[in-house]
Amino acid sequence: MSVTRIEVKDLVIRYGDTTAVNGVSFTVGRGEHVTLLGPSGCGKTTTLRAIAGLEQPVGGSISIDGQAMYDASQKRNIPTEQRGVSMVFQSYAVWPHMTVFDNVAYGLRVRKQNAADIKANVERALDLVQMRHLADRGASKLSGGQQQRVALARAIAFSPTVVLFDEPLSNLDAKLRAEMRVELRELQRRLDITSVYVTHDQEEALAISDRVIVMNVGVIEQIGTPEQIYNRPRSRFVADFVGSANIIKGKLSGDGLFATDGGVTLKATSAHKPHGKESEVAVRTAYVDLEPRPGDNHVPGKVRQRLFHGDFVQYVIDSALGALIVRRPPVNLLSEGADVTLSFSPDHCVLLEA
Ligand SMILES: Nc1ncnc2c1ncn2[C@@H]1O[C@H](COP(=O)(O)OP(=O)(O)OP(=O)(O)O)[C@@H](O)[C@H]1O
Repeated sequence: MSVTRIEVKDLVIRYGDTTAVNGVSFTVGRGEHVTLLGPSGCGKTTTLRAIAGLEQPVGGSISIDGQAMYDASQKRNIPTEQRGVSMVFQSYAVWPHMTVFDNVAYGLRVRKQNAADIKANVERALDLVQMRHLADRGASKLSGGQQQRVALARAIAFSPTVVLFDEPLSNLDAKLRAEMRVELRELQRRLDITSVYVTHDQEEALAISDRVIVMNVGVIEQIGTPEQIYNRPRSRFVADFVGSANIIKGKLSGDGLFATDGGVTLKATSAHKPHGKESEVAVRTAYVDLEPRPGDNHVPGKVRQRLFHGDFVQYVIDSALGALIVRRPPVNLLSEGADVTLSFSPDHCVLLEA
């Protein structure tokens, strides 16, 4: 287990009558990349800003490397500039009238580093984001992706222990976002930084994180690796918000057995210890086959609709489980009206917490 770098405990933040963050606790290990994921207004940005010291919580504590940065019980609140954290925002906030070099050097000059150190640190940071060849260019003459790289270089130039990212890719077009995700992931591996990243984009969260924290209305719904969150959603909220899933209603009818309202008994699994009140299972649209596989749950069905998306084909299948959405690779296309067998592993039929 890695050494804990950030520990957030029972954090509570209010704006007037609104409780934006309501008892949030998690840890981030040294060198780990954790993403706070959730819909607009769930409290993820507020949590991130509190780690940076930009929000004033009313309860709980935040520590970095074992040092209390905020502690409600001790009335302790260390100012942002003494926390060793750096932030990358959604709006790249590069200064257009300055060169790339000066943008990256800015924070180092504020920290009163000498000229030789500034030069070395700026060049190292620009090398990391592959922008050194553009050091003398005015920042206004850069593309969106390049500006975002400068913002990133600026954030890492003073070797912070923690980098906080607030939706840093959301102003980029879809293709560039996908490229920047790959770059960010690589950069995380190359640098010994710990990062906390905020996004409402579930694909992005899954792609770039060691662990994902799914938030909803000020509380944490689930913490896990991207695979755990995708394969074993605990709640309907997580199953719906991350990836795409069919939700099937019914009730537990025995150990690992789920009797659906449509009269089919399915073998199921769970991320939690079932307590008997579970009334829904989630089945990912990507995990359903349309021909029988040994050991699977099997239910006869008929293709109602086929939508060709290019990278995948989406079918709507009428069955005793209701109308199920199924996504298959775009080969061996089935016609509307075809008889099929819905087939999914008990491992991919996940009981949701009541
Ligand atoms: N400065 C503020 N004054 C009053 N209420 C605020 C303020 N900032 C945030 N809130 C409220 O706190 C809650 C959480 O906001 P927060 O910005 O943390 O959510 P978020 O999950 O990051 O959403 P988004 O993705 O839209 O930024 C919301 O209900 C929001 O309206």
